[in-house]
Amino acid sequence: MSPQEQINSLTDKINYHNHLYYMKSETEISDFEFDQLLVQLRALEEQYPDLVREDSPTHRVGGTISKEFESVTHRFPMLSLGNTYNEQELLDFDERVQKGLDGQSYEYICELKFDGVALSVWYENGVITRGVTRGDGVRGDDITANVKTIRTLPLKVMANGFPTQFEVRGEGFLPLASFEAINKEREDIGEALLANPRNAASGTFKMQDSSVVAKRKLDFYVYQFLSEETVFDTHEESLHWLKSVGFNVSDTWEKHDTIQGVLGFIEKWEEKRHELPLNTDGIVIKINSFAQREELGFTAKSPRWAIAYKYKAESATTTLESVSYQVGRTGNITPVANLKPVLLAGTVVKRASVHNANEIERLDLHIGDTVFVEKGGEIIPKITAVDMSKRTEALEAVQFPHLCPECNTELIRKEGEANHYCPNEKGCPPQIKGKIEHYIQRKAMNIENIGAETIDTFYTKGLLKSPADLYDLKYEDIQGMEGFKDKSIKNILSGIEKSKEIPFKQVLFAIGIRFVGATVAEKLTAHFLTIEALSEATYELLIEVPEIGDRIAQSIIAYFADADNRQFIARLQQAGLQFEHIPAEIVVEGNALEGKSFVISGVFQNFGRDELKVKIEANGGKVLSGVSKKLDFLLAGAEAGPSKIEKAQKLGVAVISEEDFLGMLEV
Ligand SMILES: NC(=O)c1ccc[n+]([C@@H]2O[C@H](COP(=O)([O-])OP(=O)(O)OC[C@H]3O[C@@H](n4cnc5c(N)ncnc54)[C@H](O)[C@@H]3O)[C@@H](O)[C@H]2O)c1
Ligand SMILES: [Zn+2]
Repeated sequence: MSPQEQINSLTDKINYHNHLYYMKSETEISDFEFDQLLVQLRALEEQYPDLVREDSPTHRVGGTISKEFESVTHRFPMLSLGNTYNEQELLDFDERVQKGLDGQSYEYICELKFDGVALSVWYENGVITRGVTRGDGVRGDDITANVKTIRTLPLKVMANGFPTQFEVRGEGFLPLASFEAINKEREDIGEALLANPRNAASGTFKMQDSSVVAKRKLDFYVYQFLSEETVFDTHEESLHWLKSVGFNVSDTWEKHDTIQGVLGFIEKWEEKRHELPLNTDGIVIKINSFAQREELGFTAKSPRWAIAYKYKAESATTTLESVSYQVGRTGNITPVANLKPVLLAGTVVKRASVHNANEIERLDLHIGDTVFVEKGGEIIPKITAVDMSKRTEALEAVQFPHLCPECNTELIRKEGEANHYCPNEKGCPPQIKGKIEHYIQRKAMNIENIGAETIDTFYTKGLLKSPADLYDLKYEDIQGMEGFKDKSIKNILSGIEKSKEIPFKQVLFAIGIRFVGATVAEKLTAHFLTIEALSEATYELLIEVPEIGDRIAQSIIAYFADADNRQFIARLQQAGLQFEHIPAEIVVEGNALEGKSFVISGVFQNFGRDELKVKIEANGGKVLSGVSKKLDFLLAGAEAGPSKIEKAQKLGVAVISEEDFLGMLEV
């Protein structure tokens, strides 16, 4: 390849991966591979400056703005960071800093490099006004409504002496626990899983419906304060101030006055970072003094006063012993690689995920292969490549099965989907047991004292073939079975009995209609009120409901068209379950809000608006419809009407957040 061809190929490749990463929140190669491509391109461009392409990715920030949101010009450009994977380059960086500062002494602040989405949040007179993505660094997407759903981000800052306009920057992220919970539900209702927390966070921030965003429990670590006026002399001071006025600043940062100290910080966090509630991919080193930052300045793409050190994803080699195929509740088949146990990032790894048949093909897996295993941003390690130098003729290619490993039914693969399915929904054991497990979980029927093992036992004994069978279980059926004493049998039966009180929205989620998650179930029950109305709803009526699109509507219609499903529901009705939406009744909980009046505006994290109204009234408060001088509180969530907030402020009415409100109840 000629240098021009190489430059062309690298430029196109990097632009393609940038587009995937920033616009579609997807990745096909690891960050390390991506960064290596950039290093190669940069080297070539340095050697052949005349051949640099107009659309070269080396001189600008990788993201772009999208059409779905209004775009906003940043007050201060939002840059990228120079990054490195090795210590020598850090020492070089330190040397450049030393030279640039001409013998002055200096300090570094070391922070973790959080793996989420960079966001800029603007405040005016202490009130949050905008949340913007980094975009192309000059302009970003205005995603204010979504940013306001972040519970740890103050909607209003109470402090004296700060500029009327300031900005905070930081990393929006999806905590690992939230990510796992979302994926569990997605798996449960037959949705494709989200690949990793970063992509999930980035996709969530770009959703159109903020009430869905609010349910995902995003979080935000602030790591920068910006304003036209000089307020602080050092980054350190600004971090303390941010923390003191209620911003979520991670406590992991440290100050060091030598590069050796910085290297110690890097070593300290190499393993320990896996204990944090989010993924991190390195550390960021920044000059502490703002005056010195100014002296050092910027390149077109990144500051000269900071650099990121990225940890290389930990990788190991081992042997692929076999591939097994797991059948999920909705019939999806997941290949799992069984490996010769190997130590990776402090834990012994025996299995790795391979996702689907395409992945097996892409990797060209053969049983007995020597494979590279990596623990990246994902929770389960994955096979990244095969060591072809160790491949021998004798090894056999992994064949994706044609038949379900559990029930021998011919597998199907839908047009355009990567996954194979076992269509034997009603006869495939893991699908049947999975449906019952889905049914009893806390978010569904919340039946305690029964777990996967009990379900397995009851299924094997022929006692449980459908969730409806739970309501026919009798003491005598279980009595005498190994491991079930009087007390545990009674607990099981009372747990089942209690489930008859579970509200309709949870029942609808529990029965397991494909693509109907907990949130969708709630919307459906509030809209149709009864199972009869829902089961008779036409396609047109269904897609009228907010959030319900073609796919969900089709799935609901197909579900109720099936005679077995209708019979299943009839049995549950006979058992006395709730199939009607009952507006919450007001039960007095206390008098903490006695004599206080509220107006509710916006979207909330812990409550629907109806639920909030009930909560206020149950605690002695009143809910009014409009803001007036007589009003005590404007309870403002994400997407709260700006005109309402403005009016409240003018009239001296307190504007409070959901968190403030919860605090009032605790008194
Ligand atoms: N795998 C792929 O296909 C692919 C594609 C594009 C980009 N990428 C990866 O994304 C990165 C692209 O660079 P970039 O410009 O988005 O990010 P970067 O690596 O240059 O770092 C800048 C970003 O770091 C983040 N950050 C986290 N913690 C921080 C802290 N404490 N202080 C300051 N910033 C902090 C901010 O979001 C900031 O925007 C590269 O590392 C690359 O590996 C991967
Ligand atoms: Zn099967």
